Amino acid sequence: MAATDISSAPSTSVSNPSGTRLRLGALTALVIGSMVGSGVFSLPQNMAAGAGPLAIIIGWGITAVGMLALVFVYQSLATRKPELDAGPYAYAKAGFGPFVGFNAAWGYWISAWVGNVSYAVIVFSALSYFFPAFGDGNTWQAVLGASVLLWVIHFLVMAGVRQAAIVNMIVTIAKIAPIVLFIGIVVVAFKVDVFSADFTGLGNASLGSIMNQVKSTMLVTLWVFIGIEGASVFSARAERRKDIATATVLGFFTCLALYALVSLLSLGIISQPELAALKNPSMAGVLEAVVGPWGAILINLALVVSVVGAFLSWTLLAAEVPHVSGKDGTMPAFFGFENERGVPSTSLLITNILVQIFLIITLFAQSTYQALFFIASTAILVPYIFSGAYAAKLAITGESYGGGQNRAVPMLTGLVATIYGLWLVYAAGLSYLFMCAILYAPGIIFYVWARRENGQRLFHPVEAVLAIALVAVGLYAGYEMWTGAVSAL
Ligand SMILES: NC(=[NH2+])NCCC[C@H](N)C(=O)O
Repeated sequence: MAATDISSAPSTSVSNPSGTRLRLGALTALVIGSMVGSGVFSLPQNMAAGAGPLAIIIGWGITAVGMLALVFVYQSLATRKPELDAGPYAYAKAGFGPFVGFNAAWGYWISAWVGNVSYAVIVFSALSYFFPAFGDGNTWQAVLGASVLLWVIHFLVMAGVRQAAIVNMIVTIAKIAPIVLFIGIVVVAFKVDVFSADFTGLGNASLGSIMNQVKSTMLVTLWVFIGIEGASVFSARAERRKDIATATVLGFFTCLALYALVSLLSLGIISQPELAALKNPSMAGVLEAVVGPWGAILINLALVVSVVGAFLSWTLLAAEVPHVSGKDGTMPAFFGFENERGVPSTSLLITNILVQIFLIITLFAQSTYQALFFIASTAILVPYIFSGAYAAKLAITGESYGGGQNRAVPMLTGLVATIYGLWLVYAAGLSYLFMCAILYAPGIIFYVWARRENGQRLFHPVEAVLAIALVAVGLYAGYEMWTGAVSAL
């Protein structure tokens, strides 16, 4: 189980003591629960910040195609290469060699822990509704509170706490019910004239072309689906194995519907420029505009429950990535250490120290929740792109395919997922790519460390070129950020 945990979304760590096998409905709930964390609660503002209704619709369309392709990639890889159960990075490694594999693991890890920093920030931004001193989650009071939350979670995990299935179920209901209620209320209050006042967004010159507007939504829509890559791990708990594929697709479309409705219906309550100025979690402000303060209270509380649950799950997962890859030689062996309780304590400690450092940077840089999750979304593209490319490669070469087996569909989904990932690299924009280069480049030290430990050749020629390029871009990016020419925080 440990090895499979890595590819998993949060709820993998859910224990299932009764051992009962899950049916389609429960599996779908697990899939949804593993995706929904903080993202949905800020969708109204995050999507409207740079786009009008038309571009938002197009944005969800592109995401639907790209993410669904990725879902199929992971499903096909899980059946084609069941032995590669360590998740996204294992596919990247099998397909494109150890250096790319390492970077996929490193990037998945960065995404996981930077995402946790954003979680800490948004929890306190929500709590500021009750205690204004927390501001946007980046005041000193908020960072202090976030640090306490971080280390409480740390010690819970050290004590061997896992999310119990029952707790997970309650958290899932507590976060989904308010979202459904939100949609129900906002549908009724929806005003077509508000929604269609500036349908193309072209009336607001600051938004730019439709293309620009669509690009601005891409990291937001990616963020809310992160976690879906882990769904295949739930197969161990399925009553019928084939249910898991159905549950993943059902969970995907349910989330897509919830997300698209939350972002689009909000535009029929509050106009785009006003939505763009709303405080996050912005679902709170939208509901408050319709029903008054209890709406904001409900959403802010739902966010806290949802994100604290996701924070715990993603802490387990973030520690699991270097732990598993430390054990299989992808990362230095010390990451693989486990204490007597079987907790990957070294990996957990390093991960949370990094979260703590970033929280302090957040305070000084006045970083926003959005800047942080943009970094987390950008960082995950490396494992996603190479998983897609690996699935395409298998289908093209025919490796692991029997004679009469259909290769066209997996080839297509692999390619679509890869292209979606590359498009996102483009859409992410320079500042987030630079930030990622700064976070990826130091990984090379740990790669070399691990290779030495195992007496393996450091770089093949192509890998050496990649490594040099990464260091060069990292240094240049560091310089640009230092001088303040570019800023991502
Ligand atoms: N801590 C993380 N890295 N979380 C990633 C998952 C994000 C999740 N889809 C959300 O909306 O919250």
